[in-house]
Amino acid sequence: MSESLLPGHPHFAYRASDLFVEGVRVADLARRHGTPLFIYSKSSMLDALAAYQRGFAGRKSKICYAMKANSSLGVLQVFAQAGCGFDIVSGGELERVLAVGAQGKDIIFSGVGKTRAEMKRALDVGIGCFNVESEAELEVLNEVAAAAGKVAPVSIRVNPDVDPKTHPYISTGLKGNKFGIAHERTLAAYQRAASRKALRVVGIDCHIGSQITDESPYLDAMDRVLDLVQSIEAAGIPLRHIDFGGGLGISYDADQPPAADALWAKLFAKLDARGFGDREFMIEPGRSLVGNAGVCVTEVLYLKPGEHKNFCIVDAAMNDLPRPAMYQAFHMIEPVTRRSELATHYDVVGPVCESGDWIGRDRALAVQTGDMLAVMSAGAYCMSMASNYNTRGRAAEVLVEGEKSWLIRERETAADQMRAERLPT
Ligand SMILES: Cc1ncc(COP(=O)(O)O)c(C=O)c1O
Ligand SMILES: N[C@@H](CCCC[NH3+])C(=O)O
Repeated sequence: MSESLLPGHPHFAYRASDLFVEGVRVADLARRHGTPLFIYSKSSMLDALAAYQRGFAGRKSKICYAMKANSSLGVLQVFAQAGCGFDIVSGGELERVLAVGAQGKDIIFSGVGKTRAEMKRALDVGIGCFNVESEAELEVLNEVAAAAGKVAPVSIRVNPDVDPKTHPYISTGLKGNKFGIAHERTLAAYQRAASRKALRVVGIDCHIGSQITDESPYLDAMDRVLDLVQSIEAAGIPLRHIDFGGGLGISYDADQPPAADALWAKLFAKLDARGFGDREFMIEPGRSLVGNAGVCVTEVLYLKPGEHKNFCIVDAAMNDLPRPAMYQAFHMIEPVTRRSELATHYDVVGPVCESGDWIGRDRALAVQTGDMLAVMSAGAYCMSMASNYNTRGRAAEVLVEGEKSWLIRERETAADQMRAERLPT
């Protein structure tokens, strides 16, 4: 049977006119589980992880999956079983990752607003490192750890003030962003941390943004971080690891993320040249591990021709796929079963009562009511950002490997949504 691959989406291919994920026909899964339905390829996730592991071969390194990209338990289990660490940003994420068997020591805790309760729980499970984002947080962490009779392992997240050249909402390493401690204040913050009895400095951390498709911001950030490593160590504070964050982009359309192997080689050359090649190199990738491993399958409910535009109204919406509404993001939209008729241009929109509820604009599609469409690159920042707006239930999720598939999340019902609510009496 003829097979045509979808560029940038390993393990997704058309066999004749049908879209397959690994060895499974997408239409069969959608019929069995209903739509909207997220489908993930396990092999695609493991391949993406293997690409990082290859790039780091022979180095002391640790890959901590940034689970905010997709925190579904079935996805977390894939990375836990593959030996990954995890980057978390909330107590909720901590509980999820513990639920799939991750060890505290393999978890790093990022985020600008950790609460005392979150810090205490993280200390109780023996967290690997707190990535601290302000001087005030250092003091609170010191108090919480002292009160618990523990010593908190810390890195300070540095804001290197480099422009990652991505969407402003997902840029994090510029002076005007809320993240990290300013480059100029970092040494003083390390001296403060080193002087606190209940803190133990273990590393340095930096994350400049997400969906980065240019290598130069990474190279600039590394220079700035290594300048700091030098001055911190010269002040008598040794650093065991250098955490370089995540952010590597994926191909949504014509985006060309940097060739990862070449990028790592350049970054490692900088580490070696400055004499820091023996430090553990840590990263926190999210999107690049799961983004192109997932699709969201949606059914065409109505075709609505118009004077100015034609609308293709589907059963997925901005509550399932928030990226177009939030960042004007582009996702490819492909038919689950190809038709031979001529295509018409449509705006693909959902049922939510907002004009911002669109999934794709001006797309050429040969579709009829009842057809199914696959919204591509939906593995990252879709399900994890899904909401119940318009009292829509979260979609179901399926994980596929080879010929096998597992329902990893049931479709959420209205009863599920109302469970935590109470009527005043
Ligand atoms: C601290 C931190 N680490 C890692 C990530 C993961 O980024 P990405 O999914 O772009 O790899 C993010 C998100 O931008 C983040 O804020
Ligand atoms: N939610 C963003 C990425 C945020 C990265 C987290 N700091 C997106 O969908 O592109």
